[in-house]
Amino acid sequence: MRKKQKTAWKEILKWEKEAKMTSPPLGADDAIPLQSAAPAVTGTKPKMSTTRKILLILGFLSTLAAIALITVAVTQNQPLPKNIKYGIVLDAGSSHTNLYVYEWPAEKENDTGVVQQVEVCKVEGPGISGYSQTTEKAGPSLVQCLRQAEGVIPLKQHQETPVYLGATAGMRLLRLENKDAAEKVLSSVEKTLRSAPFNFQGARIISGQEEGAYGWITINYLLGNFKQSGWKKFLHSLKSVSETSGALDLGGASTQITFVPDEISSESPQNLLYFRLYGKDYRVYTHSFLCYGKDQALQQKLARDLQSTENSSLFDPCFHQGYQRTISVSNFFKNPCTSVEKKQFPFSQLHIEGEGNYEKCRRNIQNLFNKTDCPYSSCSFNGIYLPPLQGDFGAFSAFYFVMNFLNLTSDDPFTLDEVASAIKKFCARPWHEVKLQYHQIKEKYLSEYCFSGAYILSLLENGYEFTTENWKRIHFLGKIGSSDAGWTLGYMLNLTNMIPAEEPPAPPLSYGSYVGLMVLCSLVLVSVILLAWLLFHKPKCLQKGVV
Ligand SMILES: Nc1ccn([C@@H]2O[C@H](COP(=O)(O)OP(=O)(O)OP(=O)(O)O)[C@@H](O)[C@H]2O)c(=O)n1
Ligand SMILES: [Ca+2]
Repeated sequence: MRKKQKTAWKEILKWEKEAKMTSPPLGADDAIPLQSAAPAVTGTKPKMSTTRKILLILGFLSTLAAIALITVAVTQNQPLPKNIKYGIVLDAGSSHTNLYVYEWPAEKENDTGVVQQVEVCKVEGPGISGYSQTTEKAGPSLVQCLRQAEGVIPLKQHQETPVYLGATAGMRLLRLENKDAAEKVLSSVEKTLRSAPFNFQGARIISGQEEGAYGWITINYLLGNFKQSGWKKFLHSLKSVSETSGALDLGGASTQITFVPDEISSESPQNLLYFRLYGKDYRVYTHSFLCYGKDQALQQKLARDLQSTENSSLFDPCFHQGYQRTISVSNFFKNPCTSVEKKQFPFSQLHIEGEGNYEKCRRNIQNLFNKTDCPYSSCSFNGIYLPPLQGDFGAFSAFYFVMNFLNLTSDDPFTLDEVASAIKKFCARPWHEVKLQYHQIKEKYLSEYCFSGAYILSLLENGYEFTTENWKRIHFLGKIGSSDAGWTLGYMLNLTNMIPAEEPPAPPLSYGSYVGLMVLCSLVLVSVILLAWLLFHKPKCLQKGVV
């Protein structure tokens, strides 16, 4: 076969040689059609050969075209070098301030899940509301973290980087207690932020409703729940409800609960929010309980306990046995969370002594939740509307800090009973033993984990009425990916218009699929041309082979 093929090619070459010799040189006037120049001896051979030549050239050109097409597709559509944008948010909480630096690729800013935290800086000292007596020091306290942000963000992008400060419950309380001091604190932080090299976008006290809503947006953005593409879009279209996760935030001074309920009743419109995100409508329930953050809840509890105290000593079941603390009674009632309990006491200092009794502590805490009056179809506590709980919940900030310390945040969730017995066991441990084991942990935090654990269970079980059943739907989380769970990311996404109401038009194919498809099409094209050539102008050898 190979030999025969060789002979065929030999014949073609031979004829070409002859043709060259017999053909007159081609001039402008005497150009002879190529076919008529072929000697008659070779019969149809010259005709075949010319067609083959053309087909060969065509095949060669199509291969070249296919290669060019692929090269253009690969180079032209290569993602451009990343153009990174930055944003800064300061979370001025009641217990401390955190500065977050976020980054995202500029060309993808309307996509979901592209913004991520690249830096967090914990400001030294108390939260900004702690500067009520020395308001001019609130701003300078932020300088060190602003410097840290300067180091993270490239110099040439400093001026275009927006910086926002949102103050939460600590400042809400200070505004209630002393409006003038709250304004001075805000002016001081504004002055400092304006003097930083970034693009200052505002320093304000955010409402409890905003805090709840932005926390919910953050976790659902990070969990990819707003994504409306591919399979997820298809699955969403099959379900009537949107699969979002509820958000539980426990701070020092307030706590928020936010979720999409199954059915929305309009009985308490102040608790309802309507969003349109990425082309989908969300009806969200939210409530923020001021004074029910874990620090203020402890203050409330102590204020109540004080009412029944005759002398300056108080036994507290929520502190470890052997733990002692002294508090100043006069300062204690200045706080709006405790001022209702204010009365005259014949002593200025109160000595607290721990008892380490979990059950007694739970009963003690229970008094903080008034479950008697509910003007709605269902309530959490203190007459606040709460629709039936729905779906999964992400519980973050102090919910996470406390449960994480108690080793109760594993992937395989603990049952409600297991959590309760772990906290009971921890509360029963004498203080000297706890202090020895956890000597690296700040005493303020460590001494309150027993109370905090009991408070978290009371809030979730008695306050919101989570049961043994739906307890497993609570996920205690500190971070999602590289970003902290909290309201700051949602706040920035909203203020920079990075979450569009409608789904942004996106190319139907990803870059990878596009290049893949181009390669496939080109290969098919080349194969079809080769096949056509083989079918219509079968080389002699093949014809014989078939016969
Ligand atoms: N490792 C940690 C860190 C913080 N905390 C406690 O957790 C609470 C602070 O939670 P956070 O979410 O930081 O509250 P803030 O934002 O400061 O307060 P708020 O949101 O109410 O303004 C404080 O009681 C603090 O003592 C803790 O127990 N363990
Ligand atoms: Ca907070």
